[in-house]
Amino acid sequence: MDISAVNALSYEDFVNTFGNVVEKCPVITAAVWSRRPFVSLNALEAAISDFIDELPESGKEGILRCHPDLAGRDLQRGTLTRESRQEQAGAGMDALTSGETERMARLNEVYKKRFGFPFVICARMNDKANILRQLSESCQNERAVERARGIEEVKKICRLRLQSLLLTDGANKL
Ligand SMILES: NC(=O)NC1NC(=O)NC1=O
Repeated sequence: MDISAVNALSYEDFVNTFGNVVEKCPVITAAVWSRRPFVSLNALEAAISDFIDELPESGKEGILRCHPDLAGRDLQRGTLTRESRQEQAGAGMDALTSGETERMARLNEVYKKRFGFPFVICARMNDKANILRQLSESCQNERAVERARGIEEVKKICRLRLQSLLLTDGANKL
């Protein structure tokens, strides 16, 4: 789908196509639709990024809270979104040893207790060793640092999801 096809989408089709580029936050896609036409994929991405940046800190934390834990309950129960399942599998989150699963669960809980939102990282840009290391190190950070880091990761996830939808001949092509 090229950008002119994106700009021609009805509100419903736009949200159906791009509603999960930010995990479980279709309201962002719904808001950004009114900023069309977009001159390029980068412009669409920038509109989403700007919208996120304009949110109060509580809104940014809300976005982080919409993300499932890495290697968490949703993965084990098969209730991840399609995008998240593919990303987590790509980083080996579905093939952890029992020791790694336990470490991941423990660190995820420590992190959430400290910050009040889950640890978010772009799984497609990391492997499991990296994810475990960054999760462990992040537990030492300040809340504002982690909020900002997590939001930058959300934007990376968003960019890769947009690219998958726009630059490939995937099943989502309209
Ligand atoms: N918590 C977290 O980072 N979740 C995710 N990261 C990613 O790339 N996909 C996700 O679901």
